[in-house]
Amino acid sequence: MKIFLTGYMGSGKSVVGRELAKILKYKYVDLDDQIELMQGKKINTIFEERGELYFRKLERQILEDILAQKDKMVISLGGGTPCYGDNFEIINKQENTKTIYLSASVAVLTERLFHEKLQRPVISHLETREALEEFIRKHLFERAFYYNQSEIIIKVDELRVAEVVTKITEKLK
Ligand SMILES: Nc1ncnc2c1ncn2[C@@H]1O[C@H](COP(=O)(O)OP(=O)(O)O)[C@@H](O)[C@H]1O
Ligand SMILES: O=C(O)C1=C[C@@H](OP(=O)(O)O)[C@@H](O)[C@H](O)C1
Ligand SMILES: [Mg+2]
Repeated sequence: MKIFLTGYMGSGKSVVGRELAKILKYKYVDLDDQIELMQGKKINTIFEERGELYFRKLERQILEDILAQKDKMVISLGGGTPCYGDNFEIINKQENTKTIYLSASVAVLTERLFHEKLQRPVISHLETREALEEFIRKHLFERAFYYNQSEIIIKVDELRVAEVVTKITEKLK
């Protein structure tokens, strides 16, 4: 089985994915890490040098590579992955996949991302907490349409990472 984690930046896809893979003894892939590895460059640098569209093409390529593999895997997608082109459709078309939306509130996302926005080119220009919150509110509203197409939805605001992992393993039974 391939388990795909979806959700907005800061929802915990990367940290939860890594722990979930350990517990399930599945291979772990973070789509952003794969892109950085393949390009030998940070996501920030790719955005700066080549722009977002180029990044989205790389993201799509890596997604296709992952889908072609046979291993049992946990895959942490990027926050934008399910929202571009037919990325979500090609995931859902494959047999034996599960999509899981880590759903976090605007307040929680703002709090987490304010300290980590410099690693994320989509939000790094937003200087104040208020500007970041306003951006997330609108952006999440647009993107939630895609995230909500995931088969399992976990509300993560009140949960620690280990608790999110436990919830997922329970829902997978
Ligand atoms: N359930 C949680 N409780 C507390 N902090 C969390 C939780 N999930 C993620 N975080 C923290 O939020 C930040 C973003 O997590 P990350 O896994 O990088 O998110 P994503 O990959 O979805 O952008 C990290 O600092 C991470 O440690
Ligand atoms: O939401 C987005 O458009 C993005 C999310 C990032 O991943 P995380 O969701 O893991 O932060 C990364 O793919 C890139 O910076 C773009
Ligand atoms: Mg991530």
